Order: sequence, then structure tokens, then C-alpha cells
Amino acid sequence: MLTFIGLGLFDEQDISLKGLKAVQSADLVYLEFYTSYLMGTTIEKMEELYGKPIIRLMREDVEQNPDWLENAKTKNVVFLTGGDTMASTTHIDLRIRAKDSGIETRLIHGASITSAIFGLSGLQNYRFGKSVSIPFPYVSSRGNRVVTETPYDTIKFNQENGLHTLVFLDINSEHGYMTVQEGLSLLLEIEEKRQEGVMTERIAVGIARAGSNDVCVKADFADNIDAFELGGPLQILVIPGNLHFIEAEALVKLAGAPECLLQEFSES
Ligand SMILES: C[S@@+](CC[C@H](N)C(=O)[O-])C[C@H]1O[C@@H](n2cnc3c(N)ncnc32)[C@H](O)[C@@H]1O
Repeated sequence: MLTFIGLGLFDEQDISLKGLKAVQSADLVYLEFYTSYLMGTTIEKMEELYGKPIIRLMREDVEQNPDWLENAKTKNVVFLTGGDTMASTTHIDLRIRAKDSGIETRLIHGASITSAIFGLSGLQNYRFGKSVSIPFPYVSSRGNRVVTETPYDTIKFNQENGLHTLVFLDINSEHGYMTVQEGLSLLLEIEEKRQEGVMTERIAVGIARAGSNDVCVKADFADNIDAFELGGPLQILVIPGNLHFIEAEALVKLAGAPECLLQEFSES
């Protein structure tokens, strides 16, 4: 049996009771922390609370050579991930591989950043379009710095349809985690080049450390980069599309957005 368990958003105590019981009764406990991680804990603290040794898997162990899956044919194996186990990760592939090998699977869900953002920002979940990730710039084989423009195109597409965009920020072993300020700077760099108005006079919402007591939510104009100094990781960005009055009110009252956001509603 292979059980996928979402650990929730911040520390070792965010796992569900059902998830905790499944870990405690497992023969083998695997964890990946490259798609997301719990910034409020360590693997040692998790092992202490869960009472089990944890084997950390790297990206290649999960996506290229998941040999450890074989163990689930005869043993009770759990696979831990930050957030919800299948939200914005590639782990459905693992589940299909397990199914193809005759391994039974089950899911135990955890709180996800993909739903936490609704409550924290006040933006309504049915008004979001396709989400997107901003990767760190890379250097091409010709030695040029490359900034991927897909996030800009996705935000533009969503805006044309009045929809909000959830923007995941890259985590990698070389650069660490991307901040909202870095993500916005990359989007503004593309705006400077393309001049299509996607990031001009637009509101952005930055969220840091969702799930912790120190959560920080800030809304302001996207080019007011200094306003988005949000402290430590993890961080995520939302670029709203058309706002409903309640959403605008929430951004002003709960996220410190400029009051001018409410003007268009008082004028109509
Ligand atoms: C690829 S998503 C994986 C989402 C995860 N499976 C979940 O359900 O929450 C990871 C990205 O979400 C954002 N993120 C995850 N947890 C966060 C948190 N607690 N606070 C703020 N941003 C977070 C970061 O931008 C991070 O790079």
C-alpha cells in the first residue's frame, strides 16, 4: 500500500490526525521537500513527533528513478509532501506508476497554499484563471540571461478574461526560494520590454508564510516594489483581474491596499 500524505502549510503539527496515524503505522516513510517545504520545522522535529525515521527523496528519486516504490508491493509505505499531496505537484505520475505495478494507493489530504490564498487575500476562488510559476532566470548555452515570459503571458490571458492569477515562486537548490519582490521585478522587466500594460497600474498581492502565526499579506501597486518586503519564506504572488466590490474591500481592509481601489465602486 502506498499512502500519499499532505503535511499542510507550515510545521510538523499541520499534518491531519488521520495522516499522523498513517505515518505512525507505516513501515517506511518517504518525504520530498523540493516542490514545497515546511519552513517552520526540520526533518528531525518531524521524526520526533511522528516517531519514525524519514527518508528524504530528491527530484530524480521521485520523477526519474522511483525504485523505492517497489517496497510498497509488500510494505506499508507513506510518501509525505508539503501542502496537499497532489496540488501543484507532479505526483499523479507516481500514483499512476504505482497503479500500473499493482500497488494500492490512497490519499490523505493536507491544507494547501492553493486554497489558503482565498481566505488570506479575500479573492474569491471561482474568479481565478490558470495558475503559473515564475522560475529563476537562467543562462543559455550562448551565455545570455533568459527570463521566461510564460508567467507574463498567462497573467495577460487571465486579465483579458477578467480572472485572477496565482503565481507560484520558484524554489531550487541553487538559488533558494524566490521572494515576491524578485517575482515582481522579473514581471516588470518583461513589461518594460513588451509594453503591453499587463503590469502597469496593476495591483499585486504578496503572501508570506501562510499557515504560520507570522503570516504576512500585502496588496499594493505592482511597481511599488518596496511595499512587498515580506520577510522570510515561503512566499507567493497573486495578480488580481477584475475585482468584485467585496474583493476590493478585503484587499483594502485586510491587506493594506490603497483606498483608491474602492473609488470605481463608489462612482458607479
Ligand atoms: C509548487 S507549489 C506546491 C504547493 C503545495 N503542494 C501545496 O498544496 O501547498 C509551492 C509554491 O507555493 C508557494 N507556497 C507553498 N507554501 C507556502 C506557504 N506556506 N506560504 C506562502 N507560499 C507558499 C511558494 O511559492 C512555493 O514555491
